[in-house]
Amino acid sequence: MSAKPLISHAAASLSGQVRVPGDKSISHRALMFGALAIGQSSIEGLLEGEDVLRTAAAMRALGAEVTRGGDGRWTLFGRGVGGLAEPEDVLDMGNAGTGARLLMGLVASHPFTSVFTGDASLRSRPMRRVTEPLGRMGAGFVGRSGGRLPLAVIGTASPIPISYELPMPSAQVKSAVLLAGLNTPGTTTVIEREATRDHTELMLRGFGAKLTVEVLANGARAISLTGQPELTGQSIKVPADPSSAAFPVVAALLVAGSAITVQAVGTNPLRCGLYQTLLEMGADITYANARVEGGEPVADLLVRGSELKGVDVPPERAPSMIDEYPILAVAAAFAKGTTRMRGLAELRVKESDRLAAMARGLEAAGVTLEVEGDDLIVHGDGGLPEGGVSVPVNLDHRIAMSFLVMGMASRRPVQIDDASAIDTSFPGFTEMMNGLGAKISRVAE
Ligand SMILES: O=C(O)C1=C[C@@H](OP(=O)(O)O)[C@@H](O)[C@H](O)C1
Ligand SMILES: C=C(OP(=O)(O)O)C(=O)O
Repeated sequence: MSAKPLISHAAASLSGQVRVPGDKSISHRALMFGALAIGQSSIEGLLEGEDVLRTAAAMRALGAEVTRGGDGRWTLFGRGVGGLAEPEDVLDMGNAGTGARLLMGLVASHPFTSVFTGDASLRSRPMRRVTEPLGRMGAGFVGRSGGRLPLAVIGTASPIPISYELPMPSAQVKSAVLLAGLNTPGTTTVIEREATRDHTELMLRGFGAKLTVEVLANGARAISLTGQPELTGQSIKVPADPSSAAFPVVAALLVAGSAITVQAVGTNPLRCGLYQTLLEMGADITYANARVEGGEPVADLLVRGSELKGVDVPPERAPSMIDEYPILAVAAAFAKGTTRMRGLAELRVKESDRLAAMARGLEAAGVTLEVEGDDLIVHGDGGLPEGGVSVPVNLDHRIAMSFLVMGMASRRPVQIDDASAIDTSFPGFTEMMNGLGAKISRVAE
């Protein structure tokens, strides 16, 4: 596939109403749980991005019936817990860490072998964080050095329930262990010191699993799942993704005179760290029509151009905004004063090393910053950054979108070398942003 360079010029102001695509985390899980349930599940508002489409294809390869109706509604007929079938071919998860890690958990407690691969980005990401606990449950793994993909999962016929304390705050690792626990007799427990997104817990309960959450004396959460439940097909409505909404929201804050509405954004508190931080920076964001849609809290966000000030973002907030640091770093470059983003080690093992990518790109665009260990410290003077750079994206959708947003308000345009990764999480991003008044266009190669 040939690269798709894009350039983003300064916009006059942004206005209008948009609804960003469905939540990626919830979409992956809806497909996986629908494939395990007895009977029919239907999903409205599924994110039809590359990452999620790979999960849909994998669930088909594992024997579930997965179809998309003409109205955009997806229907599944599941196989029952423990009923997945050995896939005939390699499962290619593309760019998706969530798809790969959760599915490795799911198949680990099935008595067959499956092989996972992905694109160059996914093949470089660490998988030992899931193979280690899944190995304790009885599964075997044959992978490349460092436990990287391509990797074969040798599922076990007699899985062992474990109690596992997460060594890092990761909803993917938590979910991989719980999903392996689904087809494991007895109780599987995951202990997390810092709360991470809880979509697995909420949705598994919705499908009928018995799952309890206990807060321990030290404040950690122990999540216990009773194995081999009967899951029943559900109707799921996927809220708009707060991680995708972050891009139009920050764009509107940075482009003076903007006023936009982003509709039905998921407001799960474990996903809201960016919005809390932006409010602390002085952002003009109003939550309107707060309501519950399909079991998830949502609200319409009314956003106006704002003068931002630098803030200190504490490390314990990281799990609730882990995917939003790239766009927050852009906002920090326009703020007056210093923004300290602390405790970002996990940013280094995403689709790319996002800490390094942001530091390099912002510095090249004339922003003053420091990286101290795993902290990113951005010094803004309240003026507009210079811009005028071309940034390598390295298959990372959030780096691509963050720098296009930067170009909307910088003195000189900002270019990215390849926009194709954006489709993994936010198909239609460029068209939606241009509909609001952005000026993003193709660059002749
Ligand atoms: O569970 C999930 O859906 C996700 C968890 C996070 O990853 P980690 O678990 O690695 O923090 C996040 O970065 C990813 O985009 C989605
Ligand atoms: C880290 C991300 O996704 P994943 O781990 O699923 O590739 C992301 O979407 O920013």
